[in-house]
Order: sequence, then C-alpha cells, then structure tokens
Amino acid sequence: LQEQTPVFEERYLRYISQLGKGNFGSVELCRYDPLGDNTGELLAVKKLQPSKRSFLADFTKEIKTLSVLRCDYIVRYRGVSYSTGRLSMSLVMEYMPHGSLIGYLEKNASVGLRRMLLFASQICKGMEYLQSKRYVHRDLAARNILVASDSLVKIADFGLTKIIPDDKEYYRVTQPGESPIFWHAPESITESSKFSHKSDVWSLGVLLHELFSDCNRHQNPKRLYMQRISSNTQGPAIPMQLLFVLKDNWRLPAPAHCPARVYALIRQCWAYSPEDRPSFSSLSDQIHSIAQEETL
Ligand SMILES: C[C@H](Nc1nc(-c2c[nH]c3ncc(Cl)cc23)ncc1F)C(=O)NCC(F)(F)F
Repeated sequence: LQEQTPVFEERYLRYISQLGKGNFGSVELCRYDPLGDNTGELLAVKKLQPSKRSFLADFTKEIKTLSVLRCDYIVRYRGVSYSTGRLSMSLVMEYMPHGSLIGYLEKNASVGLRRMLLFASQICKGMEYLQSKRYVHRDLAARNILVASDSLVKIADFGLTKIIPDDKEYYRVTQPGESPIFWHAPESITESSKFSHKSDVWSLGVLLHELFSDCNRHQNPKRLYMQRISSNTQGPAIPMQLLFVLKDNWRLPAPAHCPARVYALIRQCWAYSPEDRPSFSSLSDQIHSIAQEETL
C-alpha cells in the first residue's frame, strides 16, 4: 500500500458495536481513543474475515480504490489498521451515524419529496464523480447508500467496484459472485455480464424506485420482480425469466405517491439499450428542474 495510507494503531481502536456483516467480514463501530479518555473520534472499521488469500487481494484492491476517492457524496476512507503481527488488516472509514438509507427510510417514514430529490441528486453527483474516475460501482442499491445527516447521503461499499480499462467503455466480469441481479441492467444479466457507466445508470433507476417507495420492504424490487416472473417457477432460470419480461418492455410499476415526472425519469434509466439511458449529469439536471417546478 502507498506510504501515505494513514495507519490507526489497533491498540487505540476501542470496539463499541457491530454495524453490519458483509460477505468479506464485518463492519464495527469503534472509537479511536489514543488518550484513553473517550474524547477520540468514532470510526467504522471494516474487519476482513480471517485472511483468505483471495480476500486479502480483493481487500487491498478495495483500499486502493477508496484511497483515491475524494468527494462529498462518497463515504470517506480514513486509512488502515494492522492487527498485531500484521496477520490481518482492517479498513478504517468515516462513521455515518444514521446508517444505511434502507434503515433510515424505514425509521423516518415522513421523508418528504423535496428531501428525496435532494438525496437523489447527491447520489447522481457522487456517481458523476465516480464516472470521472472511470469507476463502475456495480452494486448501486439503497442498502449501499449511507446517511450522514438528515440532508446528506453518501455512496458506500466499493467491494464490487471496477475500473474500466482505458481502451474500453465497459468492464466484463469473469467471476460473477452472488450478484444482486434485480439491480442489474439486461446486458449485465446476460452471459456477457458487461458493466459500464450505463449499467450503473440502470441500477440508479432501481435505487430511485426504492427511494420513492420509502424502501418499503413489501414493494422492494426483488419482491416485485419475483411476483411478475414467479408464474412458472419450474421454467427457465430466474435470470432468464427476468430478461424475458425486461425484453418484453415490462418494468417495475410506479411507486405509490411517486410524481409522474419522477417515474418518467426512472423509466429513462431503464432503456433496454445502454446508449439510450441518460448520463448522470443529465439525471442531476432533470432532478434539479423537477425540484424547482414541483410545488412539493
Ligand atoms: C457491512 C456494513 N453494513 C452496515 N453498515 C452500517 C453502517 C452504519 N454507519 C456506517 N458508517 C460507515 C460504514 Cl462503512 C458502514 C456503516 N449500517 C448497517 C449495516 F448493515 C456495510 O459496510 N454496509 C454497506 C454500506 F456501508 F454501504 F452500507
């Protein structure tokens, strides 16, 4: 790792609680308290599960990915912490007190339209920044958006992020793990599993659908898609059935109380062919003008 990676001494990282688990390990809330008087700052520490060779390589890549990102709408990477004897290492991130957007919207049902449009434009700006660095996130979903305050959200979880090679406009995945296909664009579901900025735009559309459904667990994308395709479960595999309905131009229905202009914007993100989808900058402009016009 580059020498400028700040190192947090493990002996001063006081464990407070577990924030969540991922397939890599877990994220813990800690206080970095070198003075031992509880005046230290709160941090989110992503502990790598007992270092499997591949995990360590992926982990180091995630650290490299995060360490170059500097944007108000992307969760801030702070550094690393080595365990005694350097047997394993942890990723130190800024702590977001309000947790993930899913939990936040379940707790705060009264999030108004204006605030939702503000969150949507912040996510678009974060994605514009990622695109400027040629990064494809590949796992854009409400569960991977963190809430810093009642008026600021940030994109997080760069475990699946890839950098598009300079000579290409997309990234082809070789080992698609258990990928969240209900957030994936058609071209990422088919055997070609191509990922690009435009496939991130598709996922952003699904994220906006979650946002404007108040992340209502009864209306979540997976459940809505499964209702639509589960008619013949013994039929072709689920990804294939999903592709059929998408090819047939069926899309997730407008969430209840979602303004027509917002749903029209979401539908632009779900154009079947990638080149027909809007850019992130066009999306943030459109969101901005909706926020101006709508007497929300
Ligand atoms: C496995 C971890 N899961 C969780 N994390 C947090 C969390 C609160 N506050 C946080 N502040 C900084 C970080 Cl990195 C996480 C949290 N809350 C609930 C979780 F289930 C995670 O990383 N999730 C991906 C993403 F960060 F995008 F939400």
